[in-house]
Amino acid sequence: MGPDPTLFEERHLKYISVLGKGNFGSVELCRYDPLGDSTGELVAVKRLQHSSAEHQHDFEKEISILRSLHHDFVVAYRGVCYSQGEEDAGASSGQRRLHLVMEYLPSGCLRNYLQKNKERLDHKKLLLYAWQVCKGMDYLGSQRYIHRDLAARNILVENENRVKIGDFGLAKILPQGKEYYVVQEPGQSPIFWYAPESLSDCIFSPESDVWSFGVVLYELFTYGSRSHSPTEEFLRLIGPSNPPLVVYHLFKLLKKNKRLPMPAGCPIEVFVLMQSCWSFLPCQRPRFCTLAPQIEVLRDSCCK
Ligand SMILES: C[C@H](Nc1nc(-c2c[nH]c3ncc(Cl)cc23)ncc1F)C(=O)NCC(F)(F)F
Repeated sequence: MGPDPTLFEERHLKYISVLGKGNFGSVELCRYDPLGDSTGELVAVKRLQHSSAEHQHDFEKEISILRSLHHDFVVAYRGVCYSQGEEDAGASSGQRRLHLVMEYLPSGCLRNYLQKNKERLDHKKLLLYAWQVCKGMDYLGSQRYIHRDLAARNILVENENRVKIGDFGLAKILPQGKEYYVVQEPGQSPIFWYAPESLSDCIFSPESDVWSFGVVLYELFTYGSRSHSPTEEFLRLIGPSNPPLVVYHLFKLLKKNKRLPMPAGCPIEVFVLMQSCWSFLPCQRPRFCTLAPQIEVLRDSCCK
């Protein structure tokens, strides 16, 4: 029974930089360097910011979800790190802080990658990424997980031929015998990736993940453009309105079958696929297991 490779000792975890801020936590680039000679591996460490008891509980659930996932197109769990932290070392609380250790993907998130590499990413490559996200999401659904925050900012790039789904901070497990999940908090992730039923009734399901996948397809074929982002396009459609009513106006225009426009240069077959993910009724949306082969066909037929 050798040492537990999923247990990282705080004293060997060398902070390098902040990679980004998540829903309640931040993710840092660290080197796990037990030999102290900088030969250790780079890892991504997620720490909770202001950790309330509820956030800690949600974080523990996020960790247990990620620990249970093993797939080529899902960011890999590496382990956990318990830190005593100097601030509470002496404190009688003695409560240990828990940190999530994940693999580090040096090419960063898909949204930025698309912006930076627009010139050398052809449609075949975009459809490869789309297919991989589909396969990863089909696997997630097979484990009865709902991601709830599928967006290009939450997909990581391993290399130019491989992407992985990340950020399980909002993921939920479908209770046995239930096909959807109702959340209490309206959710803080941008509403422009949300299905209508999520906007109106906080209902999330594999079908609402498919809606978000359609928006990821849109992001792929706009190469992560800021000026034509889902947020910008929907705000253009909604017109000037004060913040609290945006959700209402967004739902209203989705009800009237208004959708994101076809990205410039996007093959019509891809736009048709995007639109099928945006069927108002969840039951009319394709499933990830049927989307993947459809994307393969498009990949083989599109030359560019
Ligand atoms: C809050 C964190 N944000 C960021 N992370 C990284 C990153 C690069 N390389 C990485 N390798 C492993 C991880 Cl977990 C993150 C990164 N880059 C920019 C970010 F803004 C995050 O988790 N984002 C969700 C997802 F990981 F899916 F992109």
